[in-house]
Amino acid sequence: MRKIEHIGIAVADLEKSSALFARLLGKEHFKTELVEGEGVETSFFQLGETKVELLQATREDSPIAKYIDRKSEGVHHIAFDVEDIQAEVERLKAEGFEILNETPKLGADNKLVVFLHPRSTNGVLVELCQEIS
Ligand SMILES: CC[C@@H](C(=O)O)C(=O)SCCNC(=O)CCNC(=O)[C@H](O)C(C)(C)COP(=O)(O)OP(=O)(O)OC[C@H]1O[C@@H](n2cnc3c(N)ncnc32)[C@H](O)[C@@H]1OP(=O)(O)O
Ligand SMILES: [Co+2]
Repeated sequence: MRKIEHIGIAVADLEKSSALFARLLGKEHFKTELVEGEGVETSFFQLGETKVELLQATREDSPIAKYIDRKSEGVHHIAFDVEDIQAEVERLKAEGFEILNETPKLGADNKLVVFLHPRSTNGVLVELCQEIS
C-alpha cells in the first residue's frame, strides 16, 4: 500500500458539511460526485497527496444511511492507494483478512475499490483504491 488515498466521513447533510469542512480546512471542495452503486453523494477536498471524502446517503439502504442510524456522523473508513488491487486482494486474503467484494467495483474519482470487513481490521472499515488508467 502506497499512501492514504482518502478518509471517508459519513455526514447527514452534504451541503452543510461541505461548508463546515471548507471553513475547517481553509479551502473549497474540488468536486461533488454521485456514486449510484454505493447510494452516496460525495464531496472531495484535496489535502496534499490525500483527500477528505464527505459521504451523504442517497437512499435508505446505503451503507452510509445505516451507519448514521446505528452510530452517528463521523469517520466511516480509511482508503489506501494500491498499485494492483487484484494482487493486493490476493495478498490480504492469504493474510486472513475478510474481503467484502473480491471483484473490484467502481468507486468515486476514477477508482476501482475493494472493502475489507471492519471485524477483520480492528473495527476500521478499510477501502483499497486503484486509479483507473
Ligand atoms: C464513494 C464511493 C466509495 C469511494 O470511492 O470512496 C466509497 O467510499 S463508498 C462508502 C460506502 N460503502 C461502503 O461502506 C461499502 C462497504 N461497507 C459494507 O459493505 C457495509 O457497510 C459493512 C461494513 C459490511 C457493514 O454492513 P452491515 O453488516 O449491514 O452493517 P451493520 O450495521 O449490521 O454492522 C455490522 C457490524 O459492522 C460495524 N460497522 C459497520 N460499518 C462500520 C464502519 N464503517 N466502521 C466500523 N465498523 C462498522 C457495525 O458497528 C457492526 O458491528 P457490531 O455491532 O460489533 O456487530
Ligand atoms: Co471512500
